[in-house]
Amino acid sequence: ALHTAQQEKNSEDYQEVYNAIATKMREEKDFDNNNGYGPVLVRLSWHVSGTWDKRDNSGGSFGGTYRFKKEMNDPLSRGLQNGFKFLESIDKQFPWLSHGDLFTLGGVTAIQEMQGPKIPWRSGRVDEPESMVPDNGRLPEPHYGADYVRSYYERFNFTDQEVVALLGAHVLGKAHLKNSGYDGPWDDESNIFSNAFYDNLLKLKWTPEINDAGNKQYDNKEKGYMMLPTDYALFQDPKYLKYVKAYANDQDLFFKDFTKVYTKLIENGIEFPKENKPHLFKTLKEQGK
Ligand code: HEM
Ligand SMILES: CC(=O)Cn1cnc2ccccc21
Ligand SMILES: CC(=O)Cn1cnc2ccccc21
Repeated sequence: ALHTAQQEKNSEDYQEVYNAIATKMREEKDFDNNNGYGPVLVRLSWHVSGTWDKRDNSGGSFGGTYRFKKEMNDPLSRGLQNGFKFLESIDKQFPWLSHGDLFTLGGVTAIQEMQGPKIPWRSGRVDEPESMVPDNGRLPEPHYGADYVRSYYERFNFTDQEVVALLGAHVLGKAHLKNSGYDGPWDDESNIFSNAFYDNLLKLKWTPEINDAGNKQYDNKEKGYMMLPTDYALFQDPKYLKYVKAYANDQDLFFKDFTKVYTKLIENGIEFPKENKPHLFKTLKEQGK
């Protein structure tokens, strides 16, 4: 199915939505041990896009189908309901906004408000009916290594460099044992978007341990950080490791490359008419708020 974006509002209208999301993030910054809603909003924007299949252009962010229970209850998305509930009041305040635009704008706002790069965001996704909900099983599992990660992202035509840049988002938030069977003690820096994920991976000592759910994860005792097997794969695989080193040493390069691949991710499968220009949002701080 072809998905053509319908441009209907202008940038000021979307900046208003951005501000409502950003303000609510500030008001509810004590969520999840003071991590706030930023990390789970970013993860939600990735999960609604990660169902895309290039072979038949099914799934992806366009139809906003995460709002239906079959997709929302995907066992690999446990915990994201918190992000959905957070966005419900925004959905009511701006009924003209499609769910696909809401879920992706939530992630863009969160990245920018957590001091991340500016993400040029295009609007015009159109809600699709429940019959269009993709099957569960399209999201990645955390238990495996580099070969699994590489073959998983082949479905998006992402290169090794794009995969490493995208996974830098795991600088945000934490793993919660009851959600995923992995547990990552949070640190106070986990709601600031930076290249620290690569630094941690390269510079800290990682010890494989079996956690309380019986899963192997990599733990650092000194800082109390953790890495999933799929995170650690970026360190183990020499082709990935080259990009891990580049991003650990150059935050600007990371920001540039993350912006490109994250935009690709949330726009996969969508035709944007050339007059449908990206919106560039100001942070609350830049607006003096
Ligand atoms: C190999 C691919 C990936 C795997 C296997 C994976 C797996 C996971 C797992 C198991 C968690 C912990 C969930 C919980 O216990 O609450 C998590 C959290 C998270 N993921 Fe990923 N992920 C992947 C890629 C991505 C991508 C591409 C992004 C964004 C661009 C992303 C953003 C996040 C964020 C922000 C969190 C923290 C959420 C929170 O604090 O509630 N992940 N991921
Ligand atoms: C501090 C740190 O490395 C956090 N971290 C490392 N891997 C992660 C996967 C999901 C969420 C957070 C994650
Ligand atoms: C060819 C290429 O991917 C250019 N490039 C884009 N981002 C990069 C990060 C580390 C090393 C090379 C990088």
